[in-house]
Amino acid sequence: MTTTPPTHETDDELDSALVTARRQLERAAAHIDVDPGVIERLKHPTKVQQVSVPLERDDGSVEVYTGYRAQHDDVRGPYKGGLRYHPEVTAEECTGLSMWMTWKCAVMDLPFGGGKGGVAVDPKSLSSDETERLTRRFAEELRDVVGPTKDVPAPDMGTDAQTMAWFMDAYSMQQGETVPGIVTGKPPVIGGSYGREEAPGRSTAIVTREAVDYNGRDLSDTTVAVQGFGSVGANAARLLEDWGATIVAVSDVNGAIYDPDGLSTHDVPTHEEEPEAVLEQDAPETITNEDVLELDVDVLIPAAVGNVITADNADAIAADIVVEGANGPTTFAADSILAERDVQVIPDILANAGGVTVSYFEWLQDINRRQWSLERVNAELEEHMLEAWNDVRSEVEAKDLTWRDAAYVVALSRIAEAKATRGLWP
Ligand SMILES: NC(=O)C1=CN([C@@H]2O[C@H](COP(=O)(O)OP(=O)(O)OC[C@H]3O[C@@H](n4cnc5c(N)ncnc54)[C@H](OP(=O)(O)O)[C@@H]3O)[C@@H](O)[C@H]2O)C=CC1
Ligand SMILES: O=C(O)CCC(=O)C(=O)O
Repeated sequence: MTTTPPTHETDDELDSALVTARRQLERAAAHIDVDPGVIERLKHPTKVQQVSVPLERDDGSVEVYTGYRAQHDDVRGPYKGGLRYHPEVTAEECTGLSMWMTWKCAVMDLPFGGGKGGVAVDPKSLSSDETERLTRRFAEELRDVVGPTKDVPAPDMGTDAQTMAWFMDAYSMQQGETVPGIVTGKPPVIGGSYGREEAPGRSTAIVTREAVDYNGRDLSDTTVAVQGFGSVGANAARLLEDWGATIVAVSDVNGAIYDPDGLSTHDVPTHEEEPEAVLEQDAPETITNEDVLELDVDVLIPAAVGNVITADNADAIAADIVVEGANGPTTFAADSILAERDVQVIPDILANAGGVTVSYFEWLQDINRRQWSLERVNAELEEHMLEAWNDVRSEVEAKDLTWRDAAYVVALSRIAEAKATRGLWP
């Protein structure tokens, strides 16, 4: 049923997030009547800030790390997106990820644009004190580019609520007043939202449920494999298990545990509870991260790193539905192969958008000095996800598009209309 033009490039050298984001943009633009000048503009970020982040290690030695903040587009509102601590963070990666944030916020119809940043560091190599010093210094270096109505960071891979608390404290000290709205994903005790930590996993679970239902099936008859057992993967796996699905495999960086009869995912420690502990759990079998992707399951959820489904393994993906919990897990070439094979890929910009959606709720709570209950957050998230799902589904059905192209069409229409209305373009 999908009509994406086949493009069978190989992934010999995997594209960066930026190259993939630009190619996806060009492909989707062919399905919508948008000023080509707007598309050209959207291929480029507004600004990419690079900073040096010196850190005094616990042993007294000094290391200098490189940090970035990419700001892609803010026509619909302040730049919004996470901060990642990972050795492979680069300006180019942050820029691609910031483009995806622009589309993600627009698909969800949130009043935000797209940003993303991070530090090129292995967070597992730092003590908690070192991570705090690094974060405070990074916040200091970014002081001129971020702000509660300018650019609002949040957690991503390798960062968490505590990282956001340190960032908020450092920024507040610079400003001479407490500024909760400078970041989202903070602990609730300092203005964070209940449900934010779980939200990208919850939205991944919600769209999985909707995709299964769309295919005329029921979660109780559905097998699922999840790559990555962090904030996104663990919460998605646990919710889907609670809702009746059989989770046959979960993995961390070292590999996966597999039980064809279903795992008890609440008994497996998450990345936050105990990193690299998945393989230590009781299970009939352990398999590799590559094997997880090729398991014969109904739904595959890649929820760890980018570029894991490539031209090399796309033909071996046995799942009927791939739900992208991670950002950018499918290369451009693999996407075309999956589309030709009628594997439905529910894109990252819809699937994991619960994170930024609850960040928006948090931002509203901070501005209004209110705190919503967990029940309210989850109810509003469910409502927003269903609205976005239905908007995207309408484009899939009306134009016979893949789910990714349809999500781009929804996002681009809103962004282009905002640009035309504000008169910023041409
Ligand atoms: N956190 C958020 O709010 C959001 C995150 N995302 C995206 O979701 C993805 C995961 O983020 P998040 O859950 O926050 O990250 P976390 O740091 O919480 O967890 C990452 C998980 O992936 C595992 N992992 C790391 N590298 C690999 C690898 N090469 N192969 C397999 N597993 C690996 C880690 O294992 P180990 O425990 O062994 O280190 C860990 O279980 C990223 O793409 C991120 O951009 C998207 C939306 C929101
Ligand atoms: O909550 C946010 O602001 C952004 C989360 C994020 O970085 C993402 O969705 O990829």
